Amino acid sequence: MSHSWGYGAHDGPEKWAEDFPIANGPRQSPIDIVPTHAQHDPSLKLIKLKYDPATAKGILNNGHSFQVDFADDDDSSTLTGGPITGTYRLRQFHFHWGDSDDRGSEHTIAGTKFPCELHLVHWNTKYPNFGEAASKPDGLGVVGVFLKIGSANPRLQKVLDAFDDIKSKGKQTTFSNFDPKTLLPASLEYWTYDGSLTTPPLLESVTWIVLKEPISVSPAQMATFRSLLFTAEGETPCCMVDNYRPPQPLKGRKVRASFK
Ligand SMILES: CC[C@H](C)CCC(=O)Nc1ccc(S(N)(=O)=O)cc1
Ligand SMILES: [Zn+2]
Repeated sequence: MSHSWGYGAHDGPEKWAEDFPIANGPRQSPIDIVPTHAQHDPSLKLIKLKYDPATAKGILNNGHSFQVDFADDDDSSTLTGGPITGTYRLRQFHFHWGDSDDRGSEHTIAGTKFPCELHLVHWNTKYPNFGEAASKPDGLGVVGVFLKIGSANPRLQKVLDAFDDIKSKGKQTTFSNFDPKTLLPASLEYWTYDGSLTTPPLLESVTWIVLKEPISVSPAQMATFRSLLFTAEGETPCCMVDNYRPPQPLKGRKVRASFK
């Protein structure tokens, strides 16, 4: 099966159901989060993120986004607490962004789009590995963080400075000694709901934890995101922009809030 999906008119989100029928499933992501419709759940715990910078391994342009990969062969970098039970290991983080500042996030808040969204992807250690976990209803935990236009974010800079080595699809380089905790906002208050991967294979295995407080990104830093390419070296260059899926039907799901 040569799945060649993307974000263009011919291979984008409106076409994904042709190869991935789960695209029309009951727990698809992202969604529009309507704060007034979210129910405060006092039983929700604080999320606990414990990351060891030494687990950072590399940074890769995978042709859809770029991701920073982490060693996940022990519990050095984990997500616990929040709506999940047990221990989830950090696998990678990546971003989604727009061609202009008026769009780019996957989740929206009462219809408001942000220019960028960070996803920290974790897998449930009750399963033997990421691939196995990705096919289970409680297999993955993804923390989503909105980025809003403001002052330059110095914590992002180390990631952006690696872009010269990963401009085109398939390029990767080492990326070490990085603590993703530095990318988080001051408040860890969140909304949570049961959803899916937001790209093919769109597996319905994700407990989403979307932080309420955004972090900042400057226009110049957004321009750097947009300098990456969807295309491989030697192909006609196509800027990596608008790599986001729009919100999907809630289909009766409840969104809970960790805060009043
Ligand atoms: C078994 C292989 C695995 C499914 C394919 C590789 C992978 O990691 N995909 C992935 C991860 C996270 C998201 S998101 N955007 O955070 O929902 C979307 C897709
Ligand atoms: Zn994502």
